[in-house]
Amino acid sequence: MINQLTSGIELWKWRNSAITTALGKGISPREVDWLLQEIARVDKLTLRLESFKDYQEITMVLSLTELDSLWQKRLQQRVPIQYLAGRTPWRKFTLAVSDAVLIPRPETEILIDLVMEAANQDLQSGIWVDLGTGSGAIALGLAEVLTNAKIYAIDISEQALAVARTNARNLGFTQRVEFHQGCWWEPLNHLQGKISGMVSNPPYIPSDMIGTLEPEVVEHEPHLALDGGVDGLEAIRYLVEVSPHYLLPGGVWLIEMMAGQDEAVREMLINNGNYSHISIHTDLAGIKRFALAHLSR
Ligand SMILES: C[S@@+](CC[C@H](N)C(=O)[O-])C[C@H]1O[C@@H](n2cnc3c(N)ncnc32)[C@H](O)[C@@H]1O
Repeated sequence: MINQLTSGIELWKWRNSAITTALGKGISPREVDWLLQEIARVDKLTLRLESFKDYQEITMVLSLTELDSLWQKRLQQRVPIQYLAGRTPWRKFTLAVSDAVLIPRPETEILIDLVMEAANQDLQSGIWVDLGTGSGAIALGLAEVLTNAKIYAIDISEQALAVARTNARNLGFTQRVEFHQGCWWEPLNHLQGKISGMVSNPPYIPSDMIGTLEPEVVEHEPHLALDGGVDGLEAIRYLVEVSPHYLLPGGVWLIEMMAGQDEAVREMLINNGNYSHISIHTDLAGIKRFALAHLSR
């Protein structure tokens, strides 16, 4: 990485002008500081105190011109800031991301806490599965909290798996997390009846709704990660139907879903007849976003 020098006053001027343009485009001005921290490696305190304004020289990993051209991409092409930085914070991790993967969202972190509440000691040390792993966030989150578990992470996208494998390597989880390319449960045919828990954040947005999402999502995030078919429930329906073949009796079935899907998902789980202890959980905003069940014993 080549260090670039800029003067404090130049950077201060750039930051002020970037904040003004952000506000004009309805983008949070906090993104400017995030970019400066993540890409230009200017530390938080220096930014907060604006003390950098008086510095003769500031060392950055990018020149001011390069920084500005990234910012223009954010403004003009609405590229999400996490793709520009090539990484995002998620739980305790910094995860690499590219436009081959969905940017892992803060609410998805709740899945890991729900696993810890739902799984007893025996289940916690068994085999766990993250179906539709994307960046690997859930699989790596599981590996972090389930210290004796073996984790299988599946995605249909080979490009997404390349990002997930990089994250597993960077975080030191390659021994316990195995990645496989394929359609949902398919690569795990040999593990039928042996799985302690399945966690998934599947695509759940109805196809018709995708065009209405903000440009950052619709123009930059992979549609494979978003499109849940006509009613948004295609993948979830499959996961309800097929998972009983794979889970151990008492095994955990846990998914993230879209606001408003909770009743349909609860009904699917009840009608299937193989699940018990069905519960719906909310995100930090109080919206019903997670469905949890156990395979009946
Ligand atoms: C909503 S994203 C979730 C990514 C990641 N788990 C997260 O929470 O940030 C859904 C993921 O499912 C994957 N996917 C879509 N269809 C699939 C299929 N038939 N089999 C396996 N994975 C699939 C997509 O490639 C995408 O990575």
